Amino acid sequence: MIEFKNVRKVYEDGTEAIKGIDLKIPEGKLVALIGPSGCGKTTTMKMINKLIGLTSGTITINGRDISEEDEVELRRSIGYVIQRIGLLPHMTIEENISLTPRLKGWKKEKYESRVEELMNLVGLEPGIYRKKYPLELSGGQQQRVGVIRALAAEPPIILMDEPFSALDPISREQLQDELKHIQNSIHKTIVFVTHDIDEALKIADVIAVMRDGKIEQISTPRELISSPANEFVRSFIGEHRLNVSKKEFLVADIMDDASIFPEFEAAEYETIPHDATLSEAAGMFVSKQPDKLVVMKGGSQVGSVSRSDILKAVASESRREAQSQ
Ligand SMILES: Nc1ncnc2c1ncn2[C@@H]1O[C@H](COP(=O)(O)OP(=O)(O)OP(=O)(O)O)[C@@H](O)[C@H]1O
Repeated sequence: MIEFKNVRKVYEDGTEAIKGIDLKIPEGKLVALIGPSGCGKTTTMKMINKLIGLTSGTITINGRDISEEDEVELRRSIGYVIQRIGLLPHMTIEENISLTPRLKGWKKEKYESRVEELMNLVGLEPGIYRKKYPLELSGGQQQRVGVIRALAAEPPIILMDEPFSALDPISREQLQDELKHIQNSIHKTIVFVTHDIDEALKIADVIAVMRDGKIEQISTPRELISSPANEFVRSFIGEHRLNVSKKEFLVADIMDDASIFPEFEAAEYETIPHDATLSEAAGMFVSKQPDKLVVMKGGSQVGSVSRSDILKAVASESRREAQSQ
């Protein structure tokens, strides 16, 4: 567990970037730090691996104060992925991925098999890509290498700073899915900075919403949607809604008269009973985590909708209900 206690950061020019935050990041969870530009997400994250020092307060990892840890050792024990991942251009993909394991003195056999395992995990065929150089890969492929490079030495903690934001929407969605898949199988503690509420809702176990150097709310995606702590959080979620009228229509359909074809009973689809209430529907989406819902009406498919869109539509429906009461 990573724990912040009353942490403040004042930069040398006097900017008070972090204004006394308390934050507990449980082991094995993916926690998203989200908020508008300049609210302090990156500063918060970089204090964990001491890329940025704190002005006051403490950060502990499993009870040990990081101020007493050696910086180099600390950074080797924490994976780090950034936007436009800094792969070393003169090293092959294999050399890039195995960098930290080699620095840690792993035997060749061990790191080679680790590289192969990780490349397979994100769909990069080792036989084709291991000897290539970063510039011979697409942006999405390079970012995959960045993610698995951070995983290579099996760090218990991984920090990710907007790792997918430079990618096209398709690669981005794929990598979000892959990260979720990886996280479901290896349960690392991941701190993920994003300003994209859709991304946070899709991948995070816990979301911390930040504003102006403070944390406004820490909760599960479901709680965030159903019980925003204040107007700021509510509008932050709301501002990022897409195409809500269509989704509201689809949700209304689900509540009204929806059935799912039996052949869609594969894991990625989920059925919602006709008589489910809005909050039950939201609960099912969060607990079962289907990637997609197929909405049926009168025996034909009227659409399909992603988990985060459903959650947002449910939230806006709940708000409308609350306003009309
Ligand atoms: N090296 C620095 N010196 C002075 N001020 C800084 C420095 N780095 C960041 N800041 C300021 O600290 C505040 C928080 O910055 P930070 O980069 O943590 O925000 P962020 O939420 O990650 O923003 P973004 O989403 O735009 O990346 C901002 O007001 C920023 O201008």
